[in-house]
Amino acid sequence: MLTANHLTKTYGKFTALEDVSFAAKDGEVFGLLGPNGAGKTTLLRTLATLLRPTSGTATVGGYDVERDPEAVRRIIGVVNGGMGLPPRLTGREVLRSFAGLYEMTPQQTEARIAELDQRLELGRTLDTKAGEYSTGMKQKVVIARAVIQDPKVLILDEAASGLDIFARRTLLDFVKQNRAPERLTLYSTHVMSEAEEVCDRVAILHQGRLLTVDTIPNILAQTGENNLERAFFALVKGVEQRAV
Ligand SMILES: Nc1ncnc2c1ncn2[C@@H]1O[C@H](COP(=O)(O)OP(=O)(O)OP(=O)(O)O)[C@@H](O)[C@H]1O
Repeated sequence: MLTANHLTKTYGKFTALEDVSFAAKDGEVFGLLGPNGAGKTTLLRTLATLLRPTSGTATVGGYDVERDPEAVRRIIGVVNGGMGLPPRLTGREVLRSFAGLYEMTPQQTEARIAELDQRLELGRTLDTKAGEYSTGMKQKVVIARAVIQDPKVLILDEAASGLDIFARRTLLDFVKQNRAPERLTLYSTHVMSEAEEVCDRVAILHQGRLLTVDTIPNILAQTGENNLERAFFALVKGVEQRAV
């Protein structure tokens, strides 16, 4: 379970998130959609304890992100654009060192690496140094690292960006297979087809405000459109026209 309660984040005079409230449930793949600059990254970084809200509160797995950030960090896995890998380490070494942080035994670690090798098709990335990775190889290891301890809450910020169609397919299949009653995935994207494929419910953010939170069929019914991209345009245009 994850909640945002009247979350607001300002950068100086600029309001990046304004009074955002929603709840995502265990078992869901919950999508966060919005155009560039909508506030998706700000929201996900706040939930991941990487940014402090200006006002409002948020909880992840029942823990308050400000009062109990360590507990939140123990149960989340995060993929966001700014994550680097140590160039001299191989994928396997990166995964082992992360598993160590979660106090996984060597046996648990090797079994999990073998499982992720299969599910994310890591292949030769495991024994190649990160400094020699292509974008896709890097992103796969970043994702594997985020899920090494099988986190209860997985936060993916534009995780498919930069991936070719093969790697993207692997990622989307992984997200779907990772769905389980005790796990929650937060999936931010601006690619509507990805959201249509993997998300149970989506929140649409625009200029820091939440326009709607619902299942995709309900959003289509609400807007009278037949695909999410058109529904998204209708919602965003509606707000922009009302603002004029
Ligand atoms: N550190 C910062 N200082 C000032 N403004 C910021 C800062 N970080 C983000 N912003 C602004 O806040 C707004 C929301 O940014 P954010 O990165 O959360 O959006 P986003 O929905 O993730 O967009 P994108 O899809 O382009 O990554 C943008 O207008 C951005 O310029």
